[in-house]
Amino acid sequence: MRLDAALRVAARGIDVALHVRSGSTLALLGPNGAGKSTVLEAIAGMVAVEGTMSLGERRLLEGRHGEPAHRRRIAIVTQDPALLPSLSVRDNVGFGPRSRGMSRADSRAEADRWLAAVDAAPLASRRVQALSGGQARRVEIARALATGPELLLLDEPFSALDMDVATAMRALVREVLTERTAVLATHEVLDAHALADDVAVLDSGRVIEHGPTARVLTRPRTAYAARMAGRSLLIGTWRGDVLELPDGARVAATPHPEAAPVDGAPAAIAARPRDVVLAGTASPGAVPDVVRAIEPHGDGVRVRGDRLATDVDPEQAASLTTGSRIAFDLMSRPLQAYALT
Ligand SMILES: Nc1ncnc2c1ncn2[C@@H]1O[C@H](COP(=O)(O)OP(=O)(O)OP(=O)(O)O)[C@@H](O)[C@H]1O
Repeated sequence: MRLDAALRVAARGIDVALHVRSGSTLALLGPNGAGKSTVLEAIAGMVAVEGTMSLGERRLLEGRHGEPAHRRRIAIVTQDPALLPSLSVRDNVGFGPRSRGMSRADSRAEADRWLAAVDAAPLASRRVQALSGGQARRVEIARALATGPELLLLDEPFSALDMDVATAMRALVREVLTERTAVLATHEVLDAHALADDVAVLDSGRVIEHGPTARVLTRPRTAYAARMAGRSLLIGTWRGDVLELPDGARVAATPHPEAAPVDGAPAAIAARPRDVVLAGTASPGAVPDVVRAIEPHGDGVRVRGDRLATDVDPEQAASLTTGSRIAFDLMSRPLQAYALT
């Protein structure tokens, strides 16, 4: 079921247009406070919102008039537990089917079916207070699916879970999202890559880029989206086989096969830290930069400049301070330049 939404939540500075193709997953990717949860709440009908929204043929929002949340056929799994503590796990999951008029016996059977689908069948008789964080998340997903939603909204489904539990949950969510129309809010680029067909990059309540995940995350058009994708963006003019930066620095590159840059037109390279090495400031073809941050990263140190970033050994980082003039070299790997037009 296709979703088209143009939503404004003025009180929280949100103004977005989103599109989710039928049967696909859109990742809403942004840092804390970008507005991901608010956008999901607006789609679900949980906050006052203005705009337009259609799910398939159904108009769910027109101006300030929205269909009540319980009639939208949209299920949301939020970061806050929504299970009713007075009911067993089975009755929590059966609650949706029962409110749709199913008999008690049928709704319990339906609950068991969905609990089995999320590998939580043995939890059916438990009280919800007795669930671990990971178990509760599974039950929440079963509860959401049991309502038979046309659109599923997942808000940071892997947050606050131990690493092993999060890994198992990622596998489950991947299965759940197959062929389903869904929006997944996340601040992890990995989740967007692994789980979403399309991505909308959100910054301060605005969509900065919206498109196929692989395109947006490997060929970003804005420095912001590049940063969310773990890359640095170099923008310049394509000169046959080099990208010429505004200060005249020239970076050798090959044309991207799907988005080859045109001679004399704007083009970009999105470099990952591992594509980049530190070079002597006098090296030919090196990109001059200034150190802006030196941060521990894994077992090494990430050095960030205004333009690029790379990872170095701690010994190499010891000689650097913020503000030092450095140069980065991208020539050790042939990077691809892509058209920005
Ligand atoms: N209940 C609320 N009442 C008023 N403002 C809120 C409320 N919840 C969030 N906001 C504000 O709305 C903006 C977007 O917050 P939101 O929680 O949607 O972002 P987010 O991207 O989901 O971040 P996080 O991952 O930290 O939840 C922020 O400025 C936030 O302070």
